[in-house]
Amino acid sequence: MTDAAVPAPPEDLRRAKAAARTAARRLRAGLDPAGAGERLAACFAAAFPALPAGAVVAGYWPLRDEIDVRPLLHHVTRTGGRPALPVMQGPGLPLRFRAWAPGQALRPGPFGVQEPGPEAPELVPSLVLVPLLAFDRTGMRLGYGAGFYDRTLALLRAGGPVTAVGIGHAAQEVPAVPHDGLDQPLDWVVTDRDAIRIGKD
Ligand SMILES: Nc1nc2c(c(=O)[nH]1)N(C=O)[C@@H](CNc1ccc(C(=O)N[C@@H](CCC(=O)O)C(=O)O)cc1)CN2
Ligand SMILES: Nc1ncnc2c1ncn2[C@@H]1O[C@H](COP(=O)(O)OP(=O)(O)OP(=O)(O)O)[C@@H](O)[C@H]1O
Repeated sequence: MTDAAVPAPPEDLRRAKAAARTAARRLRAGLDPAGAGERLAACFAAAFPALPAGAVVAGYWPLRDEIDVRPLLHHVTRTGGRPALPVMQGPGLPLRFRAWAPGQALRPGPFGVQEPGPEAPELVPSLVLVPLLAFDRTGMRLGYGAGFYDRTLALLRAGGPVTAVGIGHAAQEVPAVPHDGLDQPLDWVVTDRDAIRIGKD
């Protein structure tokens, strides 16, 4: 969907999301990150013991208090998958993904996010690791509010099957994330404590 065709969300939803973001940021800032990235990688490995050979897995380079997803990306490389990282194209545009391997240099993009340079091949992921501020058991998530992942997952899903895996600390779970029809649901949430398959409880 192009932005021109999409009505702005109602004011009450925007307020509810903003309040939920403030609370989620505060909570996440108080979490202890020690060992969380390794536990996250172990939970992911248990849920996805065998990725198809060469499967492109879109990760992200952790920012601020986000859980460290790098041990998980190393696991993907070791088991024959192909990690990629997001590259922003501009506000209101979906993300694209470029190949990344452990040790490969990155460069600073908008918001201080580290991104692969244009020399890295562009890849289309079949599994997308999605950063989040908060998630709920129905697979709804709260991001930083720019809509990058919602636009990107909508576009990827229009082209074929994609598995969206929310990534965070177990403590980032909330009873219900405020959402509307533009919010793309997660298929899984993997945390430092467990892997939740949405809709399969
Ligand atoms: N690690 C990581 N990489 C990511 C994301 C993410 O959430 N985490 N993204 C997820 O979309 C995309 C980048 N989008 C981002 C959007 C906003 C901010 C951010 O820091 N926003 C500030 C507000 C800055 C401002 O308005 O000037 C903030 O929320 O405090 C960061 C990344 C792709 N890469
Ligand atoms: N598929 C889409 N096409 C156009 N606009 C969209 C789409 N998905 C979301 N948006 C718009 O993006 C804005 C931000 O959405 P939202 O508040 O859900 O962001 P978020 O999920 O927290 O952020 P992100 O997805 O970047 O992590 C909203 O104005 C929303 O209407």
